[in-house]
Amino acid sequence: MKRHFLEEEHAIFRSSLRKFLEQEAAPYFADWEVNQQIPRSFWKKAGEQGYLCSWAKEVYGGFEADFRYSVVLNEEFERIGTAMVGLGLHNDIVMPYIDTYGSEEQKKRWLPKAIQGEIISAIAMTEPGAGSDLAAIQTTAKKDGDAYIVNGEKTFITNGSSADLVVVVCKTNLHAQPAYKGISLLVVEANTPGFRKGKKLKKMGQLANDTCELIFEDARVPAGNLLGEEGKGFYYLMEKLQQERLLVSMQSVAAIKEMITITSEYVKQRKAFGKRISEFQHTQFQLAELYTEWQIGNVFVDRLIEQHMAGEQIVSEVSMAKWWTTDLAKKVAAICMQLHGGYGYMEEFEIARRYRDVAVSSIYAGSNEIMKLIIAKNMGLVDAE
Ligand SMILES: Cc1cc2nc3c(=O)[nH]c(=O)nc-3n(C[C@H](O)[C@H](O)[C@H](O)COP(=O)(O)OP(=O)(O)OC[C@H]3O[C@@H](n4cnc5c(N)ncnc54)[C@H](O)[C@@H]3O)c2cc1C
Repeated sequence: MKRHFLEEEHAIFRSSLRKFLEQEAAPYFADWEVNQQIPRSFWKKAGEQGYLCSWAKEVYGGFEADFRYSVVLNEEFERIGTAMVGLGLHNDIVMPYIDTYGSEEQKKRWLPKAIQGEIISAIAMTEPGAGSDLAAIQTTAKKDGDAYIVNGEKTFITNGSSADLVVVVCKTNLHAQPAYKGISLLVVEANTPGFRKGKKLKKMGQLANDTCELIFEDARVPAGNLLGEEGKGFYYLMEKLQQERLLVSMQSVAAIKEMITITSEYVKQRKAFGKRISEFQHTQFQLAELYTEWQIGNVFVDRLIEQHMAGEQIVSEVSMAKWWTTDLAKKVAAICMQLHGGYGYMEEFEIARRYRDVAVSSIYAGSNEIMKLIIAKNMGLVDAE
């Protein structure tokens, strides 16, 4: 089905990006999984080619590329592997906070380096004791002269060990009622005294995506690193989560397509009982059903991309897309693995990695249960607190 919102220029961009990723990412991906990290040299190459924060204004070194370029970038990263989500997070989740809420001085300081791949960024919301319930975070930032003194611990932070810059969600007012009104966003740089990174966490999937704990012990962060206004952090997060959840939906749709493609190729080659696996009607019906569901998801997400680009508030709709596409990705992974038989369980076959990688998509970026709560709230089913 033709995707009408994408134009010739985006197709040209996709083809050169795909070539770049086939040369610079695909051959090294297995090593990155072993090292649990995408090397900085790759980030720099991506930066040189204009694949980092390409939406940024020219004055900072960007191309002022529209959101459709981000769509292409995230789909092509996903084609290589879900573990490349860290690049999408840097491009379309973390640095947009700096761009939207940062002062001119902050933008000049961080955006050019983020575009060149010299700065890798992360966002730290989750804590050992608070994930879904963001307002319950315990990390504090107390004003002390020209600095904030930050104390607390964050966990599961994507790009955590690579990060040079972390947007940290913290409480600047412990007495605020309701609690979320005391939340602020502080940019903490890697060399800040009192800030250290924990070991890379051992995950079941997305192995090349580096994930770690961050520890703040009387970390002294210059007051000038506050993003926007004190106490507005929760509102900023709510504004930006629409794009984050849309990205995860796009990534899931792209992963589903990949899994159907590799499985279709496999079943056409593998034989049992003197027939190709693809000749069994059961196989045909299963893949036909999944292909139909992929197309339904694709059309819905494309529609949301257009609405998002038009600046519409589609919080409920992106929540629907996020839970539905990530659940679908998990179902597709399970069926596609089954169609591979025992080989599907072997690491040499891509479906094994995809199966492990998509599992977390229903948990991060707001769990699917939280997505359904948002939808139910907007349907008027939940009493206002
Ligand atoms: C690989 C990976 C990468 C991540 N990257 C980042 C990152 O870069 N930055 C960051 O800040 N965080 C990151 N996270 C954290 C992620 O966003 C959280 O894990 C997620 O928000 C869920 O929080 P939790 O793990 O504390 O689960 P909990 O909040 O403890 O939830 C446990 C279960 O209870 C359910 N639940 C909770 N509340 C409700 C409710 N009200 N109604 C019904 N069910 C409910 C949840 O849906 C879930 O099923 C990452 C996580 C992973 C695994």
